Amino acid sequence: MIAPVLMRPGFFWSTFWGSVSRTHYYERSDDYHDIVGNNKQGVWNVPYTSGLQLIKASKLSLLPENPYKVGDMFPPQDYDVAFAYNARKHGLFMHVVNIEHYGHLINPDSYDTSRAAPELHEQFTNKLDWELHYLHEDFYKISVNESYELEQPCTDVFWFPIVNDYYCDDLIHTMETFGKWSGGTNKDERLSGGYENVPTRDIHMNQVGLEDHWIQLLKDYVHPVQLKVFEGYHSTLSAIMNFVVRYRTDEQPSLRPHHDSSTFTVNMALNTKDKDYEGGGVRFIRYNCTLVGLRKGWMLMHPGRLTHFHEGLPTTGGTRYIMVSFVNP
Ligand SMILES: O=C(O)CCC(=O)C(=O)O
Ligand SMILES: [Fe+2]
Repeated sequence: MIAPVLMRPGFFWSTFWGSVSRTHYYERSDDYHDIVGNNKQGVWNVPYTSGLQLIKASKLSLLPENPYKVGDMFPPQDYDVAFAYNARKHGLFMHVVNIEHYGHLINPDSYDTSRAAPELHEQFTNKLDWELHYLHEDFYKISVNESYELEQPCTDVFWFPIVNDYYCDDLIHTMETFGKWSGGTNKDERLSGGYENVPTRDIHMNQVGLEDHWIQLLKDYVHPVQLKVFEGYHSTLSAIMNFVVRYRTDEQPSLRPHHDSSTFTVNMALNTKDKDYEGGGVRFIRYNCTLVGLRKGWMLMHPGRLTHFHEGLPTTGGTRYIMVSFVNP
């Protein structure tokens, strides 16, 4: 019997055990971490494998009729543990191999198919897959590359790619499925004071169970960029205002000039001008600088108070969506 070494990245959870205890369950072996971590490579005879195995057909006759059961009176009762027990007992040797990289396991524990976009929620449990699925393909090339000068379309407004179209589409889908857009009025019970000075039609990330995920995104992917452009400022990346804004001609099409209550603001376009909406954009009044046609999945980062008085320009057709976060301090 032979099986590839596969693991859940970051969790040391794999397809084999290096040792078993007297009750036939898991026991850590001295070399377990070296084998799953690929520090030692080879073909290893192990006392337990699960999930994916290649068995030589002629050897199957070694096993009892029901190899998933040990006996009536005693454990192991779990079928996989019983199978490994029977294999050991009857001389069917189990091996794992890690000479090549065969891929990895996902962690299905928290995957919830009742969610509008379940993958969005996998940022903690399946971080590697989440990154492969959602990070913008130019994120490493542009955003965190020391030798790459970020675009600065207006004074101290930096512009860089973060996530791809899947992320943007899944986030819009999540918000539209939830559907409880705010009234766009000054009265806002979600805020501690109950009053929003510059209201938008929005849904906050905490309303759809994605606030922790978003904060982690800020820490993992926005923080390195922030350190690059606002050098020497060590933000804790805390933000209590994280929300998706919806602009429509028949609702709220624009946002009057204002300052944000933030040290710096990130504003990420979730869809595309002239495809999904017309008009729109943002204007930084002090610099007489207008940005339209902002790229989907790209983020604007700018100071929130004092210098960057700005407004959301009228959306004249379709629906424009942006993801905004006020980072403090
Ligand atoms: O429409 C925009 O891009 C500006 C949004 C904005 O300034 C805000 O939500 O505070
Ligand atoms: Fe703003």
